[in-house]
Amino acid sequence: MDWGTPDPYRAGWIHFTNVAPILDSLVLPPGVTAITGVPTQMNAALLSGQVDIANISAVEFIRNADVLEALPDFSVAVLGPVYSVNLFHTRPLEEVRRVALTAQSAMSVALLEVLLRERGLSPVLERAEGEAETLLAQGFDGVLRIGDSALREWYGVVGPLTPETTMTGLPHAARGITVTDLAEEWFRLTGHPFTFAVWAYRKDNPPPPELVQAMREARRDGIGHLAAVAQRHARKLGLPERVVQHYLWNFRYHLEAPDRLGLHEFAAKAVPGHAPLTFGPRPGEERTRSAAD
Ligand SMILES: C=C(O[C@@H]1C=C(C(=O)O)C=C[C@H]1O)C(=O)O
Repeated sequence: MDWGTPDPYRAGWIHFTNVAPILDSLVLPPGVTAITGVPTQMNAALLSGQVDIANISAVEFIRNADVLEALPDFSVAVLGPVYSVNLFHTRPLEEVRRVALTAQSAMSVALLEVLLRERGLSPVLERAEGEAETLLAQGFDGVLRIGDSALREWYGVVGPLTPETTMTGLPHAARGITVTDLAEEWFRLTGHPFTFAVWAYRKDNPPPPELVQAMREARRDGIGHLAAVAQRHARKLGLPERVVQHYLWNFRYHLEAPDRLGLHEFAAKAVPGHAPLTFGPRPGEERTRSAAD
């Protein structure tokens, strides 16, 4: 055994475009490694111990609040529409009977269940992957999609954006397809932001302060250069820069008081009886553990 080399601290990143302002310019400190994957993969990786920290679906943090803690100042949250957590449907919501769910997402499924329950609706929910329009043509009358592909498919339905239109002025229905934005529905229901992801770790294994510091610096850099981040990702996504820029500046990345309020409200509705949610020390109050411990 080599006593001189400590085990690396392993990060698992959900690297959707919405976390680009935090992750794109992140320089991992020595002794930290990272893998990437979709939300359900990273949720599982954290819970199984394959990684030590991950930006996981907030609902998994809530469900496992007895063993997990979250960074106090990092979130993927929005107040109002998010544009990338979408239910595509061909009938009014009240008449939707069969919904295709993506296996990539834990959060959006839990949110959809809360929103349907609040409206007294109970369509059949089934796992099925593929493009929303293809699934709608195959007999589903609702399709839930998240992340970059959901953003692209949303724009495919409501776009194109002309110089005169703004993101907020865009229609939510076209060609017989309605796009219900789940975060906007949550806002209508509660008046609060919706927190999709937090950066969680096991309580007995907090991240080295150097990693958290590097994440804060990366976020400051990303938000400070949002136009450049948007430009890069617009090319990758095949979407107009204005759309991606609006998509990104709409996020709330600091888990502020309103985002926590939304998180607690969702926790009460989706996981009644959950353990208290705990958060790590605030900036400047870090424990004195170093990457080399
Ligand atoms: C808003 C989004 O947030 C993501 C959605 C998640 C989920 O659905 O489980 C998990 C992490 C978030 O970063 C999105 O990807 O569209």
